[in-house]
Amino acid sequence: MYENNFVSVIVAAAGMSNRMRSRINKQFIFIDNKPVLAHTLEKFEMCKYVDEIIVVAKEDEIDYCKKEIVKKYDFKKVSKVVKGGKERQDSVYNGLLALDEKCKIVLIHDGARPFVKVKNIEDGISGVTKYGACVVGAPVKDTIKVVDDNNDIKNTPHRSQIWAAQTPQCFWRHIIMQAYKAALDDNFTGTDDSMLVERLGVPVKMIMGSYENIKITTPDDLIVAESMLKDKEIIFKKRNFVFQGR
Ligand SMILES: Nc1ccn([C@@H]2O[C@H](COP(=O)(O)OP(=O)(O)OP(=O)(O)O)[C@@H](O)[C@H]2O)c(=O)n1
Ligand SMILES: C[C@](O)(CO)[C@H](O)COP(=O)(O)O
Repeated sequence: MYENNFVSVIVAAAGMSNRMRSRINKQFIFIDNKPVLAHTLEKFEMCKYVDEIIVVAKEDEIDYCKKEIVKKYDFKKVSKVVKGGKERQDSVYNGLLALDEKCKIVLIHDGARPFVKVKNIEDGISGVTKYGACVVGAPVKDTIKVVDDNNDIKNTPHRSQIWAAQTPQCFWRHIIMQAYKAALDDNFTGTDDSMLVERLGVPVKMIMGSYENIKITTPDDLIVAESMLKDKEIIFKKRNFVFQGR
């Protein structure tokens, strides 16, 4: 099904990690004896439909990334490590400019989401062939409030219509290129890739991801991350839940 569609993945890892308040890039923090970014790349390396992975890193971390992540963990599908930009969107754009000429399908993923499952990646690729553009996400569990600048609640959207967008966000190459170029022309900055496509009026499908696919953002996420890696199998078995593996 995907054989004729060369699949490229852009992994954005060039952020400042401000909310993590750590001295090092959060993607280089070790969880369960491996850097976060290595956990992330491993999932894409494992997916047989992925042809190339482009890592976007801060300029002064490119060499570290190549040596301590790509070479050390022997990621064969990583074709390039390119430099990032000021905003996530600038970093992803640099990744888009570095795509292999054979690329047809583009998946964009946060380096800080190490718990993506191979199934989410496969569903994303399949989603592109069905819908043209899709985003992995999950229905929110909390009730969401829209507030104004004074924190006065303005409205409460119906929860059944609210999903949290995760990554990968997946597109035909020509669609995402057009969206990024239009955003650049219009000086528009979005908080995810899908927003850039949505504003062109192109339909984007939300597909079910997993509640485990968290973005490591603040220090408490590390506690969740560590425990998910270490204890999940034990916790699930103890309660007779089905453990589907990492
Ligand atoms: N200029 C940027 C900003 C973000 N990212 C990447 O985009 C992903 C999602 O961003 P976020 O979690 O917000 O990371 P940071 O921007 O590093 O976090 P913070 O806002 O706390 O500094 C991360 O994997 C991050 O490395 C990037 O490649 N280039
Ligand atoms: C792309 C993203 O991970 C989807 O949830 C998110 O929007 C990134 O936002 P951030 O501001 O860079 O954390």
